[in-house]
Amino acid sequence: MPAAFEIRNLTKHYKDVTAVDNLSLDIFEGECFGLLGPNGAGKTTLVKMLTTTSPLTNGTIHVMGMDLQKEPRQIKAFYGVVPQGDNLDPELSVIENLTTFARYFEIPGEAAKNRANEALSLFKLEHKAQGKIKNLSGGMKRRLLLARALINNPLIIILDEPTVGLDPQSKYLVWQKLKELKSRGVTLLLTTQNMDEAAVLSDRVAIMHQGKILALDTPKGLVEKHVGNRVVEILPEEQCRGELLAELNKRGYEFEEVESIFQVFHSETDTLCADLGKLGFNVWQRLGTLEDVFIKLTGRGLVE
Ligand SMILES: Nc1ncnc2c1ncn2[C@@H]1O[C@H](COP(=O)(O)OP(=O)(O)OP(=O)(O)O)[C@@H](O)[C@H]1O
Repeated sequence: MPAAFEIRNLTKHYKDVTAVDNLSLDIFEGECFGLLGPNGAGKTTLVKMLTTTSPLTNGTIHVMGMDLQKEPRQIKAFYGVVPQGDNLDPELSVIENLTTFARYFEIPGEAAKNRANEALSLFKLEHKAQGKIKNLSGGMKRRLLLARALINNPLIIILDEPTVGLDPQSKYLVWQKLKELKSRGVTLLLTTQNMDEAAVLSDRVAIMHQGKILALDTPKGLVEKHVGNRVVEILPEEQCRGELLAELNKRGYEFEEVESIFQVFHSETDTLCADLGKLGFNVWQRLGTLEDVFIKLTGRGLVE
């Protein structure tokens, strides 16, 4: 599959901070690629370099085969960008925010109006077209940023935390629209802290930490590899903790204790549950999740 992004040995230093550290990555055309990482992992910095708003310290980025440092203007025409913050123009109405944006892409007036109306209706904002930005709720502003990103019919959409702060209804609307765009062949790159979002939308996910990619695979592949499809959990009585530890160590399973609950990864789950149940332990099993993988790889401590 051809690469939408070819990132090689990419590094970004801010004075003494290395935000992105010699990172190489291919993102394929037509896929939805999810970038996960704790605060400060370097996700926004990576997105800023990809969107040409922050210069690279080292390395190269090719987008649809073009060198980003040589042809930034052409590359920007491929993009729809949904930034983390709200950079809407408060002086303009909702629809004017879109039609003015269309001018950067030299889309003629009538076509711009049509596209703006289409994008507004896609994100259920048509009734606000003439309204002021200051009268929009936070969720509406985010939806407007998404609508604005579609104005140039982009081949690639880059979204930095697209659904943060949205209520569940708006979040599902956004997910549904992103899936529709993907089915039309648009390449999506999203950063998120929302594990469900990453699992639901992404074909592949990279887990980023301290400027590097720690793991990269399909959501299912990451779960299978790092924690197993099912995780066994045990909540032992305090006096039985030692017995449980001995039992788990004897079986050689990988486990972690989280607030008195033992989580066991990559085990023969049915056998383990039955055996521990017979010994009188309070034991159950659940599906392994991307969140388990994330915590396992990036740790429980606050990183910042
Ligand atoms: N303009 C800047 N000047 C100096 N340091 C910066 C700047 N922007 C980011 N950093 C630092 O670079 C590192 C990566 O930050 P970045 O914002 O890229 O992480 P992130 O993964 O997007 O985090 P978050 O999820 O909190 O947005 C952090 O240590 C951050 O403090």
